Amino acid sequence: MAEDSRAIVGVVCDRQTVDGVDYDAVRVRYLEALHLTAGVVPVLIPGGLTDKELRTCLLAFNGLLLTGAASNVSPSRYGGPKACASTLDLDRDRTSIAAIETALSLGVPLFGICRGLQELNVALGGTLSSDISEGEGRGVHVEDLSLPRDLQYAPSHAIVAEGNGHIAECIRRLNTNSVSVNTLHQQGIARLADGLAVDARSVDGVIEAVSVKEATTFAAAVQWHPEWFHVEDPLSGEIFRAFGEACHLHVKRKMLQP
Ligand SMILES: N[C@@H](CCC(=O)NCCCC(=O)O)C(=O)O
Repeated sequence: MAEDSRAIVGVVCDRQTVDGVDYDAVRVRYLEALHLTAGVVPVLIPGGLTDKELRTCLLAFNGLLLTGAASNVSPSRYGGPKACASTLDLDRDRTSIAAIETALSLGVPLFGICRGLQELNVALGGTLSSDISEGEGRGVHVEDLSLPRDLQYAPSHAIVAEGNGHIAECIRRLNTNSVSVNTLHQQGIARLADGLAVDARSVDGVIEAVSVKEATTFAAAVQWHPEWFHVEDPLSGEIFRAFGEACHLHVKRKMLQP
């Protein structure tokens, strides 16, 4: 029987403590979007792995997903102001930054969502704003927690595609240059890393999507949450299918290697 050549995609976990017990966890919606729309097999990457062990994982995997999370990237990673420990997830930071560097060096497809976009920017030398609403003319980008979850993840502001990166291409495949996306973040890109190109901005100037300039495969991230309506929303489907195709191409390329 032919080996199942479906791509395996590693998903970096959040470290959470519930009733004094530590968990490594990922929201199911991210895993469903990978499995059902990208058509790949998601596996969880726990915290605490050494860089060498992460490399072993990424040599075996065909893609990397960096999910959103309520926690923030530690400002110590980019020279930002000291933050309250309760808002941080240092295990996640360490694993994500190392996994990003390794995936890019190995040419493993990479997709970041919300916190994942912020991690990608920091991993490549960029900085973050701790509260993007403080910027001149900036709108509100945090979710309304008083709303039901589906309404928190409903489209809420327009973004406009720019450049020729993976996400900009997905937007233009919808025969448009502008779409409405959801928004559930307080932080955002302050200084864009040199190795990143902007794929989309919100109308108030927030960088909403980026692509890695020198990447030879899908290596991109978005500030919004395409996983939530990955079935219903056309752009979400385009992005996850494009990521899945890149992961399956990676499988084929590895099969052809001597
Ligand atoms: N904490 C950062 C990133 C925000 C983010 O990833 N939100 C996702 C919330 C839902 C989830 O946990 O998946 C910021 O505030 O900018």
